[in-house]
Amino acid sequence: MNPTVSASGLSLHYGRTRALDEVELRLTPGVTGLLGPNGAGKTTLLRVLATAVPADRGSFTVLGHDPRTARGRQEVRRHLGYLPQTPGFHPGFTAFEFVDYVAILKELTDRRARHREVRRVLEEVGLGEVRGRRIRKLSGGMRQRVALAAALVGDPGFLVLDEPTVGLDPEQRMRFRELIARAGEGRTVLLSTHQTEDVAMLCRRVLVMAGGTVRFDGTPAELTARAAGRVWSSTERDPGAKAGWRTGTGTFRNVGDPPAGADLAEATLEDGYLLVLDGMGAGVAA
Ligand SMILES: Nc1ncnc2c1ncn2[C@@H]1O[C@H](COP(=O)(O)OP(=O)(O)OP(=O)(O)O)[C@@H](O)[C@H]1O
Repeated sequence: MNPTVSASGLSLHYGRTRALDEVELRLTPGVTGLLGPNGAGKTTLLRVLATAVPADRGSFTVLGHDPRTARGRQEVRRHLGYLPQTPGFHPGFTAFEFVDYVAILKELTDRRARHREVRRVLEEVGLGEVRGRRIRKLSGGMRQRVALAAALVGDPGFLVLDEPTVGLDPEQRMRFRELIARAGEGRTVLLSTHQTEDVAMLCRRVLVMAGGTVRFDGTPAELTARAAGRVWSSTERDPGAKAGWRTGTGTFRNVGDPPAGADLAEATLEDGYLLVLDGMGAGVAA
């Protein structure tokens, strides 16, 4: 299958900080999760792919379009939906007005067709009933769905979502996950998140970034498998563990190289993630 997004040698510096360092990437339809510690370069990568900031070096294409020319950039933007980390709402706008405004920016010029499209995406995210309500009167979960509707307007082939579930309560997060899963049917979605459950529940594929590069690229099951046989329970904190924490039941859960006879526990995706980070010398929080 031809990748929707293909990137090679993407690098970006902020002064002396190497935010992106020779990133190689192929993205195909479905939801790909992007995990990584604070400062790993996730937002920078998303901003580059969304053409919000140009890379210093390297190149990428979206559906065959190269954003290094003005024409190519315009084509990439036509096929792109972007939900940034802090969506810039005008709180006085209604949900409809905001999404309509984004649709105008996306060059949907025919007013009737555009309004039909705005109603469609607002229905899709479950906000059809409140489309006339001002954004400042909406809950955090609803606002985030307005931002998703704006990203979906025009039915883009590539959707970039930067930590969309942050700050949502568990019910809203679950609802948002369902929307992302639906958005990923037949469409390429890149989802940056700190929630390993988002990845375990939603993603066909997962990338782990640290220090500006991609350190792991595989399925969620493969990331979990990294921790198989490397998680154990103990009654005291195990000083030999790479990470360990007291669980709700009072026992300790340890990740690393278990001692002989350890009481092994089932690995999760989060354990695999911690071990990938540790393997590159980043250390993991204990
Ligand atoms: N506008 C900027 N000016 C200077 N440095 C920046 C800028 N944006 C990001 N950086 C730096 O680039 C590096 C990568 O940051 P980035 O925001 O991409 O990481 P992240 O993985 O998205 O982190 P988080 O999970 O905290 O959002 C960090 O060292 C950060 O401090």
